[in-house]
Parts: sequence; C-alpha cells; structure tokens
Amino acid sequence: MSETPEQFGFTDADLATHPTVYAEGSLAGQVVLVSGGAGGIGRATAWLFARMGAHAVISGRSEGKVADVVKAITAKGLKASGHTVDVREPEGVAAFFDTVWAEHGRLDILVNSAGGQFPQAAIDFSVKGWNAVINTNLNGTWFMMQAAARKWRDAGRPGSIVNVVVVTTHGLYGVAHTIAARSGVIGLSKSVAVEWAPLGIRVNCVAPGAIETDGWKVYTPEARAAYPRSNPMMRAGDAWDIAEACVYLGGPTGKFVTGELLTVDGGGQLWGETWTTGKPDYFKT
Ligand SMILES: CCCCCCCCC/C=C/C(=O)SCCNC(=O)CCNC(=O)[C@H](O)C(C)(C)COP(=O)(O)OP(=O)(O)OC[C@H]1O[C@@H](n2cnc3c(N)ncnc32)[C@H](O)[C@@H]1OP(=O)(O)O
Ligand SMILES: NC(=O)C1=CN([C@@H]2O[C@H](COP(=O)(O)OP(=O)(O)OC[C@H]3O[C@@H](n4cnc5c(N)ncnc54)[C@H](OP(=O)(O)O)[C@@H]3O)[C@@H](O)[C@H]2O)C=CC1
Repeated sequence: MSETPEQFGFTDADLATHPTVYAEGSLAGQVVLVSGGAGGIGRATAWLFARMGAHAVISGRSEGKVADVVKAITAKGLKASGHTVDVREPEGVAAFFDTVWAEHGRLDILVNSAGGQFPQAAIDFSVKGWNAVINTNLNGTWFMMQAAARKWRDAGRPGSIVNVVVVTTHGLYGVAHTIAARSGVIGLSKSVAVEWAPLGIRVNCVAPGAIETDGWKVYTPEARAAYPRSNPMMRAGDAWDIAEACVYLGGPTGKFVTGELLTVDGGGQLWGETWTTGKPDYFKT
C-alpha cells in the first residue's frame, strides 16, 4: 500500500495481484455492477470480482477515472466495461440498467459503492450541502437498488445487492448528514430484503470503518492522522477488506444471508471515536 499526497490505498497494479482467499475464475459467466467502481473501495471490489472471472461493469461520474480502471483490468485479460452514470439521476440510472441488460442479457450482483460526504459541523450544514449528501447516499443508492430489482423481477432471475454504508451505531462526528443517509439505507435494505425475497433478491450492507482510500482527501491531515487510532486494532483497514466482504455477501458464499449488516471496522464500533472535523477541546481531558 502506498501513501503520497496524491494517492491513498492500492494502485491497480496492487489490486491485480493482491492475495485473496477466493478462487480465481469461480464466478465465470457472471456479471457484476459496481457503482463508484473507480473509487478506492469500488475499484478493489471490481478487481476482485473480475479476478474471480465475472464481467465487472464499472460506473462513476468521471469518465476518465472509469476508463482508466477498465483499461487496467482488461489489460490483464479480465472482463470489464465502464459507464458514466450519476446515481442521483433516476432516469439515467434506469437507462444504465437497460444498457447493461442489452449488452449482457443478465446481471447477477450489484454493489453500490458510489457515495461520499464532506466534513462539517452539523449546525453549519447548508440546505444544498445536506441535500447533496442525502441525494447521493440515500436517494442514489435507492435508485440503483430499485432499477436492479425491477430488471430481475421482469427477467424472472435472482439477484443480489450489497450496499456500502458507514458505521452508524455510534457517532461519526462531523458527518451527521451521511449518518442520516446511511441509516436510511440500512433500514431500507432490511425492509426490501423481506419484500424482495419472493423475487429471489438478497439485499445486504457492508459498513467499513476507516479504510485508506483517495476518499480521505476530503479530510484534513490532522483528522486523517487520527483514523488509524479509531479502533482497537489501532490501524486503518484497506479496500481489499471491504472488497472481500462484498464478495462474501454478494456472491454464492452469502446465499443464506439477507437483510444483514456486516461491519468491517477493526472493532471500532466497540472502542474508539472518530472526529472527522477534529476533536473539540470540550471532550479533551
Ligand atoms: C465508526 C467507524 C470509524 C470510521 C472512520 C471513517 C473515517 C472517514 C469517514 C468516511 C470516509 C469516507 O467515506 S471517504 C470516501 C468517500 N468519498 C468522499 O467523501 C469524497 C468527497 N465527497 C463527495 O464528493 C460527496 O459525494 C459530495 C460532497 C456529496 C459530492 O456532492 P456534489 O458532487 O454535489 O458536490 P459539490 O457540488 O462539490 O457540493 C455540493 C454542495 O455540498 C456542500 N459542500 C460540499 N463540500 C463541502 C465542504 N467541504 N464543506 C462545506 N460544504 C460542502 C456545498 O453546499 C456544496 O454546494 P456549493 O456551496 O454550491 O459548492
Ligand atoms: N474510505 C473510508 O474510510 C470509508 C468509506 N465509506 C464509504 O464507502 C464508499 C466508497 O468509498 P471510497 O471508495 O473510500 O471513496 P472514493 O471517494 O474513493 O469513491 C467513491 C466513488 O463514488 C463515486 N460517486 C460519488 N458520487 C457519485 C454520484 N453521485 N454518482 C455516481 N458516482 C458517484 C465517485 O466517482 P466520481 O469520482 O467519478 O464521481 C467515487 O469514485 C462511499 O460510500 C464511502 O462513503 C464508508 C466508511 C469509511
């Protein structure tokens, strides 16, 4: 893993060879869609699925970032393709699923890793800022989930959804908007896990703790420096930890798991605290 001011977490070269417990080629013939697939967690997840033999459909807002990942994966002889889709646009999302089904005739797994937020004291949130985070993380994830489920229902085929959220069981201070949005996604996932069971659709969530990715750039160096000490393992996790969790829940290993939330945070929900905006003097002893 490398860390420079420009790059946090894994490079594509790392992801091409990082060891995994999963069998390479074991998902041959399957199609997996990873939103945010050019970001840190989504990219690792797309690489892992591709190495397992699936075709990874990668989406994101930045055409260049998506194209770079697709190029790196396909250069290794693995299957991947890319699309530019803003998850906040329901018509664009629906059209995207039409395209995926037209191109592949199937979709097996959807991983929603598109998301993000900015650190700010909640009392200072603007309406626009609040809406940006809710639209991206709650509405966007929902548009993707619903579009996927409609296609599976219409095709009479089973499917599996994994939503990447955040740990909401205790405060993650300075990002209250995202806690609100992700709590919504977790509740929504549990509800539709039951509603969509008759359709053969499983729905699960993965809650990462501090995972070193480029997403960390939005936080100050001081806030970032504290993340590795926010859990009893006293270190950050990596995107591969989350990728393997997504594969476990999304793939055949998770075939009897639905409506579940898998927390991958080094025990951070039991010990430790995360201040994304710096710890106020009030709480320092
Ligand atoms: C417990 C376990 C331990 C866990 C320990 C975990 C520690 C880390 C916690 C989580 C880490 C991660 O998730 S890291 C990985 C996620 N990646 C990111 O978060 C990347 C950055 N975030 C984003 O890009 C977000 O998706 C988001 C901000 C919503 C993007 O939305 P948009 O594209 O619409 O963005 P913009 O147009 O730039 O901004 C829209 C408005 O949002 C507001 N806004 C945006 N940035 C702002 C900022 N820095 N400060 C104030 N306000 C801001 C403004 O009102 C903007 O409008 P104007 O005023 O008109 O400009
Ligand atoms: N890293 C961490 O410590 C943690 C991360 N998470 C969550 O995990 C998920 C993945 O994070 P991570 O990989 O670290 O972050 P990144 O910022 O590296 O990746 C997030 C990706 O989401 C995409 N994205 C954001 N908004 C939209 C949108 N409206 N439409 C489509 N794509 C969008 C971005 O693509 P583009 O740049 O092209 O817009 C980006 O590539 C996020 O939801 C994040 O909040 C949760 C807890 C901790």
